[in-house]
Amino acid sequence: MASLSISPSLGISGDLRSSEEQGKVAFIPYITAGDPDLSTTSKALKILDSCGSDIIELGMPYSDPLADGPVIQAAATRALAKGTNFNAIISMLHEVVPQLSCPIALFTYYNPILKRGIENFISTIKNVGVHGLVVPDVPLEETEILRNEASKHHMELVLLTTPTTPTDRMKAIVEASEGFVYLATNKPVAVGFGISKPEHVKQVACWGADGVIVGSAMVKILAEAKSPEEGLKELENFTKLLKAAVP
Ligand SMILES: O=P(O)(O)OC[C@@H](O)[C@@H](O)c1c[nH]c2ccccc12
Repeated sequence: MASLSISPSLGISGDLRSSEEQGKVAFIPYITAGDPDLSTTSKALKILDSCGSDIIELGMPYSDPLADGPVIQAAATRALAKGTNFNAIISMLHEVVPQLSCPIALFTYYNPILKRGIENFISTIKNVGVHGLVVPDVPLEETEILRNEASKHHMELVLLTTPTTPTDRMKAIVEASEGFVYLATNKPVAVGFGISKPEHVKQVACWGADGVIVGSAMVKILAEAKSPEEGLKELENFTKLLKAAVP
C-alpha cells in the first residue's frame, strides 16, 4: 500500500493537505504519555511512526481530564500515579522526536499551560519538535492569547467541534482552528471517537474525512497487555491492520 509523502517540516495542516491532494486519508493514532511508562511511550511513538501514521497525537496525563473518554482517563490516572510529569515528557520527546518522520500533536488541558505560562509552555514544546497543540477545554472566546503565542512559535492550535455545537459557533471554531478541525469546513477534517476496527476506518474514509483518529483502542492495547513488550508488539500489529484499511 502506498503511503503518504509526509515530512515533519510540513506540520499538521501541511500533512493533511498533502494527504488530501494525494486523495488519501491520514491515519492519526493517539496514545497517552507515561502509560505504562515513558520508555514504552517512546518505543510506541517509533512503532506508530514506522507503521505509517501521518500524525501522532500524544496525550499529556492530567488529573481532571474532562474531555477524555473513560479509557483515556484511566490511562492518565495510571500515568500520573507512575510519576509522569511535564519535564519527563519533554526529555522523552527531546530524544525521540528527531527519530520520527511524522509530526506530533500534543494533547493537554488549559491549566497545565497556564501553570507554566503560555509562552514558556509553547516555546518548550516547540523546542523539542512538537508541531501542534490540542487544548480541548479552552472556550473559543479565550483562545486568542493562546493562538497568538502559538502562531509566534509556528505551533498549530487544533480546536474541537462536536455534533451538538451550534452551527454559528461551529463556524467560528472552524475559522479559529489551525491544523485540522475535529469534525465541518474547507480545512481538513479529522474524524475520531469510537474508531477501533478496520471497517470503521473504511467507513469514515468513505464519508470523505481527511483523517481518521484512533485513540482508546490504542491506549487499551498498551494498558491491557501482559507486559510492555507484548503491548508494543500488539500495537504494531493493530496499527498495521488499521493503516491497511485506509483507502
Ligand atoms: O478514543 P477514541 O474513541 O478513539 O477517540 C479519539 C479521542 O479519544 C482522541 O482524539 C482524544 C484524546 N483526548 C481527547 C480530548 C478531546 C477530544 C478528543 C480526544
